[in-house]
Amino acid sequence: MSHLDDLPSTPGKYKTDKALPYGILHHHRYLRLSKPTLWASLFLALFFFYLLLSPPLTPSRRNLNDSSSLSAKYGGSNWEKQVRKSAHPRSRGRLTVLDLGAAEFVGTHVSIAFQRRGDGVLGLDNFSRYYDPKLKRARQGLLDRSGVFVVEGDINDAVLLKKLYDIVLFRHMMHLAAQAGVRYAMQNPGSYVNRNIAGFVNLLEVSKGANPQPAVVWASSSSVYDRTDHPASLYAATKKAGEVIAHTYNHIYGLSLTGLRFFTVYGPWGRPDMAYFFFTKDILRGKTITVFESPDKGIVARDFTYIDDIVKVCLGPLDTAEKSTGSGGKKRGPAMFRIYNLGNTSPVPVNKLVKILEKLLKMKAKKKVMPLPRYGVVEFTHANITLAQSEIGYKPAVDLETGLKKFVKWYLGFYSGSKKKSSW
Ligand SMILES: O=C(O)[C@H]1O[C@H](OP(=O)(O)OP(=O)(O)OC[C@H]2O[C@@H](n3ccc(=O)[nH]c3=O)[C@H](O)[C@@H]2O)[C@H](O)[C@@H](O)[C@H]1O
Repeated sequence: MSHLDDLPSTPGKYKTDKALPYGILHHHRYLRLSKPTLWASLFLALFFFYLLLSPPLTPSRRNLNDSSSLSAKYGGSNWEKQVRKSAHPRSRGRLTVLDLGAAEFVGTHVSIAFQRRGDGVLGLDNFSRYYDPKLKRARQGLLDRSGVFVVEGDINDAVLLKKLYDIVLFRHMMHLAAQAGVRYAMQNPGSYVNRNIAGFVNLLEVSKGANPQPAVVWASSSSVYDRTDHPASLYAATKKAGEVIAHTYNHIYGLSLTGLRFFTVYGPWGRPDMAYFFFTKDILRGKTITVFESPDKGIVARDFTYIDDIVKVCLGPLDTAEKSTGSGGKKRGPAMFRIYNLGNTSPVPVNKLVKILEKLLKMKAKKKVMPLPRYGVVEFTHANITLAQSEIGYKPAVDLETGLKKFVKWYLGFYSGSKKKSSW
């Protein structure tokens, strides 16, 4: 499909040289046949040379104020129709939500939950290759069957985001399109800066300029919790930066913003880069898993939070979000700014996680115990959810064993190629 902006804005218009002073024309008349042709040829040669050498234009080169028209995978009247249809609420008073990162783990669950209660939801995802894209495509299939259309695009693509706002007046944006994972930040730090900082600023810029401005809810992380000025990993640092940047957009432009600090969210359709997921895979294959322990041989534990508890609470922040107060980039009054911790409030040692998996899989894990690596893994997480309980009615209800049981059931069905219908 071709990009909608590919057409020149005013085809056929050109400037004449009538306005040039006579002296200049006269002085250069004799050059018309030689020098201009020479310069034009030289310019063209340089231009083609530049095209040959320059890397292909990727969405990340199209952020912030870049409004150049470039080819992309979106556009056309059929595409616009799909965008409108997906974003259209099914009943009066329902929301119109743009869900960024819709083919991601939390994004898929949340999009379907919004869609089921009648909200209009349009997804956007760049289908990055951070982990097996087949899983993301399978999630896209689920979304498709639920009536949620996913636009293939990147949060750094300001042209695309503006185009979407032109087509639909989104009142709400759910941003779950971050670069996740604590370990991968050591291998590809640029990806964290590109998505969690540049991409976030890009979508805030577009949102601030929209009229009306949407209320934005975005995923922060437990990694920011408690260690605000001393993040333990680059991932945590970019998430912390996100919270600080969000505050400035709230303060300067009146954007209504709500940050959700997720605590190690797990469940069916989860992320293969997370320990519960690849432990399951490795135990089943008889491969050794590495279990971390703290330097003083103390326990390493996580406040593992089941996806259904997160999905329920993700609806609340959008329902309770006050409108942004600005429009077209101008603030008209103070706007809402909130940050919530969303954990299960009962940390479980990683050793216990392994024991539960062994029981559910009916297989003994081959374990290697290693000291915590120095790339920024913290020993313990435990959420204080008082604010989320009182303001958005957060009530986590699923314990780790119950949640893992559902995950393992899904995992076995999904990877054995079972035709059995999932619980959706
Ligand atoms: O709450 C968050 O904000 C983050 O949660 C998640 O990070 P973590 O809590 O670190 O989860 P995860 O990697 O599954 O490790 C779980 C446990 O297994 C231990 N662990 C891990 C790997 C290993 O090989 N061995 C091991 O013992 C490890 O020490 C840890 O104790 C998300 O990945 C992250 O994107 C972000 O969303």
